[in-house]
Amino acid sequence: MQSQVAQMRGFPPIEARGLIKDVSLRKDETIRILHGVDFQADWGRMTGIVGPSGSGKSTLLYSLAGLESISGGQVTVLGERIDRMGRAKMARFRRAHLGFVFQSYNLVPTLNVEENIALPFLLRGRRAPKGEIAAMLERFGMADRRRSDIGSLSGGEQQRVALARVLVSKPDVVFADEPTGALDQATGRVVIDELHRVAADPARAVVVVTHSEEVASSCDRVVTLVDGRITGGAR
Ligand SMILES: Nc1ncnc2c1ncn2[C@@H]1O[C@H](COP(=O)(O)OP(=O)(O)OP(=O)(O)O)[C@@H](O)[C@H]1O
Repeated sequence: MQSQVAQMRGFPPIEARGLIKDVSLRKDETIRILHGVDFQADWGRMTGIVGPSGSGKSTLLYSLAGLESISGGQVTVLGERIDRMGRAKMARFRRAHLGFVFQSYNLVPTLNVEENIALPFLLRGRRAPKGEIAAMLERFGMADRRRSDIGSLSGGEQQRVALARVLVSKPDVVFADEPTGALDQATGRVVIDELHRVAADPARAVVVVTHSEEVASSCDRVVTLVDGRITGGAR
């Protein structure tokens, strides 16, 4: 396992140095969203990224996950410089090692709940772990929805299906952007508990962007981003 190899070598799961992200608004107008951010996640821990709206939290998360190109600095994930990776290698690396829980659920509307969760396995020609999928749906309070069409689910239910799909694949690193945003408090707690189960594994790591005080206070460490700069953290 790449994560175990990286851990043995003493690499953190994620490390960003001097991360800069610029975006072009018009022809000759560029704005800087991330101003040389240094960030590190740790093995077996859940790291929170908090800060005001528009401070660059999602941009940082996407950059750490290799979903956004960066304008300067470096990002190392599981010991690999992802900012230097070509597109195809990055896509393979993501599929093999990284999981994303984002607001856009990316569920397939023509498949039911169970089929959506099984899809990543089927795409890799592997058998889906039916027992694990059933157990996770049970914990998420969705056992009775397993054959439901995606379109018949509420936003919060779809979010749980998307999370279940990520978690059953057991990625080494899980990135979550507002994972409780569409959920009531009780369901949000279940989701956060699941992310903590991932982070409890010393060979895995979780990074979560959140506006929720409750989620932030449950993290092992929290960094604060203001205007594209880390202003606090190291808890
Ligand atoms: N592609 C882009 N083009 C122009 N501006 C962008 C782009 N991506 C992000 N921004 C701007 O960069 C800033 C940071 O955005 P980002 O979504 O990372 O913030 P955030 O802290 O996650 O905000 P929120 O908490 O509201 O989700 C915002 O002002 C946003 O409008």
